[in-house]
Amino acid sequence: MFLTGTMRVNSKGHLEVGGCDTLDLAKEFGTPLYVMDEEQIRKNCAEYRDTFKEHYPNSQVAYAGKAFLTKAMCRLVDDEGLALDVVSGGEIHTALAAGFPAEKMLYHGNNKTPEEIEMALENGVGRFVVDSYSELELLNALAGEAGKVAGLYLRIKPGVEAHTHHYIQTGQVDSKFGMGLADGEAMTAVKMAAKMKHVELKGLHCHIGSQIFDLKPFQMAAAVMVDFMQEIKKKTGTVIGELDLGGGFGIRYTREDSPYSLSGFVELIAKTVKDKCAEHNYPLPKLLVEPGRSIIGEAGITLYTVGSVKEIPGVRKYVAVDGGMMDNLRPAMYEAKYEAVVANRMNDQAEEKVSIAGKACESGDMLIWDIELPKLQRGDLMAVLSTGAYHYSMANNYNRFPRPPVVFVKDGQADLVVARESYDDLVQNDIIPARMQAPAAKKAAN
Ligand SMILES: Cc1ncc(COP(=O)(O)O)c(C=O)c1O
Ligand SMILES: N[C@@H](CCCC[NH3+])C(=O)O
Repeated sequence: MFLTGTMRVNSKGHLEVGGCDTLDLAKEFGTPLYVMDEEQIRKNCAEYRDTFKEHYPNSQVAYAGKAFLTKAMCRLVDDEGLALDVVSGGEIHTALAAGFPAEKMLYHGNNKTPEEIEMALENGVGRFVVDSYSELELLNALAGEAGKVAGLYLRIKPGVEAHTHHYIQTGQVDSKFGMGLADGEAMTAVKMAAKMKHVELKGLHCHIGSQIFDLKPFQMAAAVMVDFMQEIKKKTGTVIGELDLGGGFGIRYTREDSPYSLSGFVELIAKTVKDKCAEHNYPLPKLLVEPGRSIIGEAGITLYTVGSVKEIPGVRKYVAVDGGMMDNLRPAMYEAKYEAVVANRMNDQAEEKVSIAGKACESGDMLIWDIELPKLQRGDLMAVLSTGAYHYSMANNYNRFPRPPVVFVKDGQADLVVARESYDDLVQNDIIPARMQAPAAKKAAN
């Protein structure tokens, strides 16, 4: 087992996070429950921010909100001096509702709607990361109507293939994201932008994928981007002032994962850009990165209560918990692997191999295949580790299960930052047309 941040085994043999006994958390908030270690999140933000400042003073770390975004998280991110990568009207709305400054938002997405762009322009979102010619034209037109000049980044496909699940690779030529280099698409976009009145080309952006351990693709992408900046300068005279290298740094989900140190990664990126700029005698751009998973991923755990235990002799033992693919889509989408612990019996030895099943109506709803754990029984509290990123943010209501709450824990205090959905929440947007009213409901309405 590996425990990170403030996680530890307390004197009762229980898992503790942020000074809170997980059994108390489960009692107070119920399960399934997302628990986030605030100290660990803040430490990761500070490590990114401070290592960049040390090695590349003109830099900005933007937290990628898609990994986990709530109003409290927006406050934390602002507090820690990070900017924010947003990808939808909903994320912009969340950040604005938390008082996050719009000018520190970078707006991504491969198909922003006119309404979303208008909303972003109206609220003064700082940078629009444009993904295609058609979006460039749309942004210019809408900014013109709004009487504004939009701060523009162009999303470039650096042509680098990162070793990660193919669903989360994005830097390669055959990707729905960004504009190609080799085929001249990106250069054409630069020239188009130069002629437009309502956008100002502030920078370039790339993002090669997510959950990447190998540092080479990051280095290659950084080098390719600076080379492209030099090509732009040569062909058009334009000097690009900002370079955003996206996110993607991998984290530990199981003991087999061994990510490079965060500070080592930051240092390397900073050095690569500096060296490349020196080679071209290019003025150092402002440097940005957009980490999501590596800020929040290992800081989160999900608590579940064990329910049915089913042994198929000679085949497998299934242990079902009270959540599943509704709160963790990653095993079903990417065959993602996890570690789990028995939070109420942390000192017990592993005794048997079991598979942890969710409770959704899908055979594929398995959280963990074949894990060695102490003998589990109904009522045990299980904690799945490293569930801070892309869990709450990808949670869904399949089978009409309400989404779990989220608590932030720190120094023995637990604060609810997202309340548990209720059954009433599930039906609040449902409408029964008048012609379908059940007799009882009709009566009540009269
Ligand atoms: C454009 C962009 N930036 C940043 C991120 C964050 O990536 P990660 O959570 O892997 O750091 C993503 C997600 O992959 C992304 O698409
Ligand atoms: N949701 C994915 C990563 C996608 C990143 C967003 N571009 C995951 O859980 O790993």
